[in-house]
Order: sequence, then structure tokens, then C-alpha cells
Amino acid sequence: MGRKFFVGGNWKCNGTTDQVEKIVKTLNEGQVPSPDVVEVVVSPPYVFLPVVKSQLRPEFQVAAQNCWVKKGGAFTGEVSAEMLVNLGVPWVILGHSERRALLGESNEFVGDKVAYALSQGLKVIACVGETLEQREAGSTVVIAYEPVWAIGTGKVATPDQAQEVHASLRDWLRINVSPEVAESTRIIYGGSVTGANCKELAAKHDVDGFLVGGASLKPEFIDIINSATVKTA
Ligand SMILES: O=C(CO)COP(=O)(O)O
Repeated sequence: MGRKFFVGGNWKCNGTTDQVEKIVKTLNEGQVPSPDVVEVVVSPPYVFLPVVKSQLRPEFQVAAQNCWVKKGGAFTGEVSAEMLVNLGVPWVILGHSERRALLGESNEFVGDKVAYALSQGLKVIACVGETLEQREAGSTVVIAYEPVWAIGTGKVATPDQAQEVHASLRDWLRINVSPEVAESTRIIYGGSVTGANCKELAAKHDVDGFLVGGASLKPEFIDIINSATVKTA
């Protein structure tokens, strides 16, 4: 079995209760391939996680956009990995470039977060820019390659550019971790993915899915989920 196609929707800091209701309705009514073909994970802001989780079709999962680096306690404003587990939130996005750039999260800090979240049983979408900082064998990690210049700019990487970086990330895993981990880890692309450009990207051998920002708030997210069929065609 190959790697299952993965489509993540990162809503970032967007949404009102009305908008969230609309997006969930669109997701619930969308015609998409079976969960055997594509794994869909949407990531609303923390405050909307419980309502989205309870209303979303059961084959779609939710992710938090961040969590605290260690066990909870006196850390005002933070949300711990334990809380996410307690709420039944299975996934967390860590190390997004917006957090690195705007909040100063370092490679080391992100690496510590990844290790702690995995130790608590969360599945991690670890975001990298041009280099790979952190990996953990034996747990579920999806690596999101998100070139900073492509995020929110409308300037998508070409399929060849994405393939080249994904292949080199996989080589890095092969050499530094193991051939098995390299073969089984999903490496997904993020940065100006749309309904119009997703199929060409999905056709590339080492592109195992997407982490979608702006378009994950729109009905075209359903088209992006459907690009999974490119792999089975
Ligand atoms: O940062 C992203 C997903 O995490 C990508 O954002 P856009 O799809 O809006 O470019």
C-alpha cells in the first residue's frame, strides 16, 4: 500500500460562528472520495474546535493549529497537548511559518513541541520551510513543505519545484531515519493551493497531499480533496 493522500485545511485566524457553520455545511455536503483514498483534516481556531468536531461528517478529522511545548500549568493563554487529547482532537499543526516569523518560534522550540505532542499521542503536521528540523520515528507525522514565498501570495510552486523539494526531504528521511520511514511518511505541499492548480501538483510522485490555507475556507476545498483521485487513476 502506498501513502494515503492527505488534505489539510488550515483556517488560520479566520471565522465567525456563522462562517464556521457555512464551511462545515459545505464540507458535509461535498462529494469526496472514500476515506480509504484520502484523509481530510481541518484546522479551525481553538475556540471552534469542539463545535466543528461535533458537527463535521465523521470521516473528516480536526487539528489544532498549535499547542504548548510541555505539560500544562501556569502558562497564560496557552493550550496544552493534554487538553487536545482530552477533547478528542487527534491532530495538531506545529511550526507553521507564520508562528515562526510572527511569534519567533525557533527550530528547537518547534522540535520540542513536536516531541512533546507525539509523546502525548497526538498526530503531528510538522511544517518546514526549506529545511527539515525534526522527525520522530514510530509516530504519525505528516511533513508539510510550505515555501514562505508561496503562502498567501497566489504564487504557487510549480509541480516540478514541489517534487524536487519533496524528493529531497524523502531522501533526508531515508538517510537519517530509515528507508521504511521515508517510504511511509506523507510529505504534503502548502502555499497558494487552489482548486485550479491542485491536480497537477497531486500528480507528482512525492506530493502526498496538501495543507491549504485560503482555499480551505471556500467550496473549492472539495475540489482539492478530490484531487486525491489523481493518485488512483
Ligand atoms: O499556510 C498555508 C497553509 O498552512 C498556505 O496558505 P495559502 O493556501 O493561503 O497560501
